[in-house]
Amino acid sequence: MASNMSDELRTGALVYHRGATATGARARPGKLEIQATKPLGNQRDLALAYSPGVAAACEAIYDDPAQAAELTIRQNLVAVLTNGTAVLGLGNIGPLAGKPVMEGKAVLFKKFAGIDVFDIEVAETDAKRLIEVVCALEPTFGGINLEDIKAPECFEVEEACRARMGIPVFHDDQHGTAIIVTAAIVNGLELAGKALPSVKIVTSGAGAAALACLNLLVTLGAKRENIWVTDIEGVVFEGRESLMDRWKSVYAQKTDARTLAEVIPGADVFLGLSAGGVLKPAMVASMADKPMILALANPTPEIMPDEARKASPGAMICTGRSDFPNQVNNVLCFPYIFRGALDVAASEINEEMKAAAVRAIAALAREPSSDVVSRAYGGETRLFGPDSLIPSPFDPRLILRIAPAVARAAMESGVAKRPIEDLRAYEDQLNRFVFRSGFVMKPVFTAARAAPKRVIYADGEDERALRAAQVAIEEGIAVPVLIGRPHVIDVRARRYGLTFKPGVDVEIINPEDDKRYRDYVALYLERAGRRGVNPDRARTVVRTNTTVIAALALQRGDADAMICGLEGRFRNHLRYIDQVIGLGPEAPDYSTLSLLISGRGAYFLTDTYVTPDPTAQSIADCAILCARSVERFGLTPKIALLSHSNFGSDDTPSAEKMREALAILRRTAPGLEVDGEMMGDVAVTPILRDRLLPNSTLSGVANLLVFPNLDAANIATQLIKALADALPVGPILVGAAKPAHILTPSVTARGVVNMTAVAVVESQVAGPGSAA
Ligand SMILES: NC(=O)C1=CN([C@@H]2O[C@H](COP(=O)(O)OP(=O)(O)OC[C@H]3O[C@@H](n4cnc5c(N)ncnc54)[C@H](OP(=O)(O)O)[C@@H]3O)[C@@H](O)[C@H]2O)C=CC1
Ligand SMILES: CC(=O)C(=O)O
Ligand SMILES: [Mg+2]
Repeated sequence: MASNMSDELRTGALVYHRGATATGARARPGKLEIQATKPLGNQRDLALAYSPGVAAACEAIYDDPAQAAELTIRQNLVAVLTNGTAVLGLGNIGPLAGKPVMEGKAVLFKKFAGIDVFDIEVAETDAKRLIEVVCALEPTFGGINLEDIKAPECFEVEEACRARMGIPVFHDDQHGTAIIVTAAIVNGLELAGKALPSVKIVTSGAGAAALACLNLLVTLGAKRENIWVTDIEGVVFEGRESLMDRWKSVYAQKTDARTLAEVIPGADVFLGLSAGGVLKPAMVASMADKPMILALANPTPEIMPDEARKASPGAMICTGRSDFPNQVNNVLCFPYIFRGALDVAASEINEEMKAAAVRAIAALAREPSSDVVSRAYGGETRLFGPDSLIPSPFDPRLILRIAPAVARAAMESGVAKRPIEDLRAYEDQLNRFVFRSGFVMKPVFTAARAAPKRVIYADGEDERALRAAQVAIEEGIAVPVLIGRPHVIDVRARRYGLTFKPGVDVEIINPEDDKRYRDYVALYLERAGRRGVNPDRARTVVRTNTTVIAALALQRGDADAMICGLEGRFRNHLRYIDQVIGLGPEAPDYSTLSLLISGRGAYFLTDTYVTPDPTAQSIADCAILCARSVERFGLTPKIALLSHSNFGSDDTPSAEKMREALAILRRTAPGLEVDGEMMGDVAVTPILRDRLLPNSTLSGVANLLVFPNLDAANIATQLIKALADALPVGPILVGAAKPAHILTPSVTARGVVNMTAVAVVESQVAGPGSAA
């Protein structure tokens, strides 16, 4: 079995799933683990968590079952349950092979909406027995998300489980898909100036997803007589006997037409929820003016967007994939509809809640970007239109709009067992979740993609640089320039299955033979001739030192940003960057900012690599420049000046230094949200700060942590990275006149890609001569 994807993506996906920890320790296969949320460190904890204390919780639930929501994980726990009979468009591959998809859905539930999931793969194809299995799981879960169970069994299973269970049972492929498809169609028809009751809709697919979409469209006004359904047997017509069921026959037409090609002429909407490649360009050409083409089979759509566009230039085209505009995928719905349903302890997800989700998604696509969102998307303003019919899956407002709308609909329709009294407070709570959720790199990538720049990799022969170059091209974030010998790059790129074309989508600078050599030597002498570099030395360095070559290329304007440091010592690289690029006009010195993305949020730490024992003035200068860097991530910097002392509780020289740094910042940068000196836990734990430092001017969790010296900053970074398995990004070099970054030998290819995006965004905003 081999679905349609590049070898590079296939290999990457297998490596991703096999996995390795950040510290290179034993691989942890799969995408999930269970984590304890309560301490279990001593005899008493054990007595509370387990016998005898746990009996108190059991008895409380026995006396009042509603207590399960207070004493167990149940109210935030959803089953993603499949029998593997319709896994994506891969078909009946069975429950075991379907497990990666279910683990994937679990990750999406957690990351997008903070919902915990047990993925449950059941070896049972008989609908009646499957119903028994699902219903027996009710004590464990707050909700059931049925996934990838084929039609028609899925209808019977969902109907029966909904009727028998007191918790929401939601077949994602039916209703999650129907909600997002309907939102896209509502918006698309409005743009085309058409109305739902009069449009002709033709489907390919008469399974779980297709029929649920049609049912919801009919509820909202589509006319049954305008709907034509086709499946693997062709048109669903009155009297057809093979592969028919009572759900499909609702849409049987009285007709002699038998094929998709016969019924598609004049259609306003093509709804593909079947298999790759079934819609042909000639069929698209026969559709009505300004048609909507929803080619939603995964991973290969019914028609590729470029083919559809060629056949009908005015068409609005949607796919289920993330690599084209208009991703119509149920991921835009299921995390948030469950969030709203669980938060009011809804007994079901009813039609009102689904309609509320449709309205919220459709309306969100039309919303102008708010300041915060536009900043979070790197200043990009997404405008409602044919290529933006629905929000992007990373739009942070999805949870903010859909979950409250669903919760409100549940309350108004009387299925909420625990209504929310203060919806405003609920929205605030969701807002906090969004900014904790770690999608911190997303706005940087979006901004980079809007105006890609040339990024030069000094270690252009290194596997990580080569892989990063491939990803940078595929993601459209940068035009890579590799320093290295062309034949070595070529052999290695082929060995790693990379497809970029040297000279076409990447430029190569060969240190052994490049026509710019003399110019580079001259420039090096100009920049470093008075810093101990003589002509002989300059000729040798420019032929052998790739960091210098990268810096010269950047200085000359042959690249917009540089990345080095995959080998060698930080300080050596910094010396060369300083010689060639130098400090920006507003930067008294260099410093580094290391970003750590953990399950608890994103934290920037400084100065992690440069100045061993900075002065108070230097700390204040560094904080100001680092705050600007943090803003590029769409975040408002909240700066904590860290110490072993809390607001004067100790008078050591380093505590005094941090107090002095605060005084300088208050004077020179009054707009910054900053406070100190304070201890690390106080900085990141607002409750503790409220108790210990009630007068602090810092609000919420500090995200820019400024350390008194290099040892403290570097040690803290390495410890957090290793112990919290945090994803490191950086170090980000702050202070250089142009975007130049020195990574560390432990960086991964993904780390290089992340820094490529950061460097591109810096080069977009760095005016001539400004500090990057
Ligand atoms: N973008 C999104 O969010 C979503 C996309 N999907 C995609 O939709 C597709 C169907 O999923 P689902 O409804 O759950 O699965 P089902 O198995 O329930 O339905 C599949 C349907 O497609 C039909 N079909 C299969 N192959 C062809 C073909 N070559 N030509 C015409 N019809 C065909 C089947 O016909 P028959 O029954 O006669 O065999 C059946 O009607 C998958 O590709 C899936 O990835 C699904 C959910 C969400
Ligand atoms: C997206 C999804 O659920 C599917 O393709 O099955
Ligand atoms: Mg699915």
